[in-house]
Amino acid sequence: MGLLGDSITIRGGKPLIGRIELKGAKNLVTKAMVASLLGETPSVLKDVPNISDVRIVRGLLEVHGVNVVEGVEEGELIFDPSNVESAHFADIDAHAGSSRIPILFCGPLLHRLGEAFIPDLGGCRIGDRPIDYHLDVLRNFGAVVEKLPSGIRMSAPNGLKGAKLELPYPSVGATEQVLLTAVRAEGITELKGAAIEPEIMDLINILQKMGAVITVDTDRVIRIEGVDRLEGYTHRALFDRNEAASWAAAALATEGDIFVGGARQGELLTFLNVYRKVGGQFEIHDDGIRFWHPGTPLNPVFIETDVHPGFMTDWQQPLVVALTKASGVSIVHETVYEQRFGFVDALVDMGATIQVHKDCLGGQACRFGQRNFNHSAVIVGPTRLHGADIEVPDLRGGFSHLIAALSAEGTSTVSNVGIIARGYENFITKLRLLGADFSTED
Ligand SMILES: CC(=O)N[C@H]1[C@@H](OP(=O)(O)OP(=O)(O)OC[C@H]2O[C@@H](n3ccc(=O)[nH]c3=O)[C@H](O)[C@@H]2O)O[C@H](CO)[C@@H](O)[C@@H]1O
Ligand SMILES: C=C(OP(=O)(O)O)C(=O)O
Repeated sequence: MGLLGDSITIRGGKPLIGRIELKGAKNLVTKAMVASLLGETPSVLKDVPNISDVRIVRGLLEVHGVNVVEGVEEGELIFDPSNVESAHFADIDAHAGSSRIPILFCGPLLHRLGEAFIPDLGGCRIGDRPIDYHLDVLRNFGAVVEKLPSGIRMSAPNGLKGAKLELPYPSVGATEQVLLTAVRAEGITELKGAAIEPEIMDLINILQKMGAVITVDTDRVIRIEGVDRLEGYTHRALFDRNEAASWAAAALATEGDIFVGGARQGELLTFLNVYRKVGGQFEIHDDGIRFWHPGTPLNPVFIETDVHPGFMTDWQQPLVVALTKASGVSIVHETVYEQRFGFVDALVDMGATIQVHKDCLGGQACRFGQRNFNHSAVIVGPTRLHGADIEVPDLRGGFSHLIAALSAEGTSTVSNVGIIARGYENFITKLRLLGADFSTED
């Protein structure tokens, strides 16, 4: 994608048909980049997507003295951390921008430099998104945490030591924080209540390649034996299953047929079950998955988002657009983030019938029940969406706005689309490849 104006005008009603290719997962690649800070020798990461979160993390690594260059293969980056010590700044003037990843620099920087400064975090505004688990585990490893108006300063005057830890909720980021810190901490760390998302397993693969000793038990317990030295790694990143699910939802919503190159069944098992229940068709191939609309009415479903192996929260927003076209009442109970239904206002403006509720509808009571958060949605279909002027609120909500506009009758202007580039590589080019009818500002 070239320099993109911030809005796109879409003439909807045309099915998306064709083939697109995935690269590595945003939610793995950015963490793998941070892991390169732990190695004594350079690391090579393949299938890195050209998304803005990657550019932000690359910038932060460079500020810390990591030399980052492109490799021979498209999407290959090489990270040389040998100058991190000499580039050491007490306070860096860096920005997290739209990314949440800087919080994961703590462990590696504390090991290398004995101190770290973390700027204020970005990321999607889909709830409060506190970092209390991160700070608690770091304190347990022996870090001293000082909160400043511009960010967080940390030091480890006595080094970092392995700890017995338990997360109150299987947080992805906090689990990664533990992994990236424990691998070089002195002694053994035991983490109970860990998240086990495929992107975390791939980060563990990378750390093992670097020389770490990590055991994953079946009951969300991860044990890490700290080692004195880690080497660089060479790794091809796990494909982006969230992008795959988004294009699958786009195929349903636009009555299209999309082959998602690089998608794999194993990491999408739960998504594929729901896709099938909605009536979506799919075919697993060695090099990807084909997703298409059945040509007959779609079925309503009940979905409860959850940590892995449950239905991933990042899949919910694009799929809701397809559910506006299903015949009957669908319910989505969002149990991971308390405020992830802001995007439905635009769909309602476009003619969808969606109500959001504070109650835990349909399933188990979750952490957000009785707490005044609109975290359950009731979608009544089928509805025909019509074009409107809408504004992207966040990454996945933004993608869902795009596919709502693509599936609607008439013309829509979708503004603030720059946010979508945080996690979808070349989405403008991909839309063109799939035959979408649109024009951009530039
Ligand atoms: C860059 C990245 O990988 N982002 C993903 C990651 O986000 P991220 O790692 O930020 O999400 P978490 O799994 O940490 O958050 C899950 C829940 O735990 C809460 N929590 C988390 C940390 C903390 O210190 N305190 C706390 O209360 C959060 O507010 C949220 O309600 O996992 C999410 C859940 O699969 C995905 O939606 C995001 O796409
Ligand atoms: C919530 C998401 O990302 P982040 O944690 O980077 O905001 C997402 O990828 O949908």
